[in-house]
Amino acid sequence: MAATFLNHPWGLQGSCCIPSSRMFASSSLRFPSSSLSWHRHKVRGSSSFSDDPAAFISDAIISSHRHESPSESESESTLILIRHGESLWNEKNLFTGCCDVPLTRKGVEEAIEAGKRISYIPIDIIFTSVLIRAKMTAMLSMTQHHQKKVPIIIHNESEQATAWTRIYSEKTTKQSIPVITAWQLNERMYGELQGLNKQETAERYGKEKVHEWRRSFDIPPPKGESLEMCSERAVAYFKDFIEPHLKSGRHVMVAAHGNSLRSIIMYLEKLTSQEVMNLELSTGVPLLYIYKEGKFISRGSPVGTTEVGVYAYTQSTNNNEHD
Ligand SMILES: O=C(O)[C@@H](CO)OP(=O)(O)O
Repeated sequence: MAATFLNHPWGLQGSCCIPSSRMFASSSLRFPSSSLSWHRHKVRGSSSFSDDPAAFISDAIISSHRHESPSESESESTLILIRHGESLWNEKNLFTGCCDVPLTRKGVEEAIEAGKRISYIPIDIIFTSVLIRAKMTAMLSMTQHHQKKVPIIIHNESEQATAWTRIYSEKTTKQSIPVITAWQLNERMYGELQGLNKQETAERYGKEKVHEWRRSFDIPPPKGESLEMCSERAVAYFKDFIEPHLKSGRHVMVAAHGNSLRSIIMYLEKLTSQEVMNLELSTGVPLLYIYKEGKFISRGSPVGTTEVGVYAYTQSTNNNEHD
């Protein structure tokens, strides 16, 4: 499907093709049984559109899809959430928060393994935090994707950035997936705990107090963000700039952090502040949701391409096979 990007921040020339959401958005999403199988992931629960890059992309993509987007009632779309792979401070057991540290070799391997597990799940647009561990995880995972498209980080933080990152090839653009970075998806800011060792901090302040700072909903660490405060930015961003893509049948991946994703999953699965205390996300494990008629259906974590297994599908009124 040809689509024209109006004022696209890449400065796209001519038209650009984006997989029509119709390719997957029948009344059921089916994946080849050889491509993945599922186990229920043990964790049950797990701004204005004018100047935000995501909105800019949303405007451009939505306007290009408008004439083909299935009606909301028909479209289903996939949402993949993935916490970054192990970071160097995870390995040292340090509170990280908004400090910008890279992945370990194990974290790189986790990201690549995650990519194998989601390789057959459609992805039209990717969102990450601005922190390198999330961006690395997104980019590394996409090296394994069967679409073989190139994820390209959008730079329109200034007019010069937009101009200097312009793509002048329609063919190249067809083979790319926009990656939007947003500080709102950053890890919760851990305040005066950032850089401290978690074990030493627990010995100094007591296990209960540290567990409260780490996992409660509304108790912030010293001069840091509570999960509630983190949620006020992360969930607001999700609703304003990510959900519109899902509503229009586009398939989204979000690569972010343990706590910013806990706050988003709390919203998706309507968890209580008590339930979210028990929500833990492993590094580099992708979680899949199906978005249909404004609802999110948790599909657990795709196990990967090595095992045959049941299809991942929602109730279907027709039996179209999708390859
Ligand atoms: O240190 C952090 O930023 C987070 C995630 O690694 O730690 P915790 O899981 O303790 O919230």
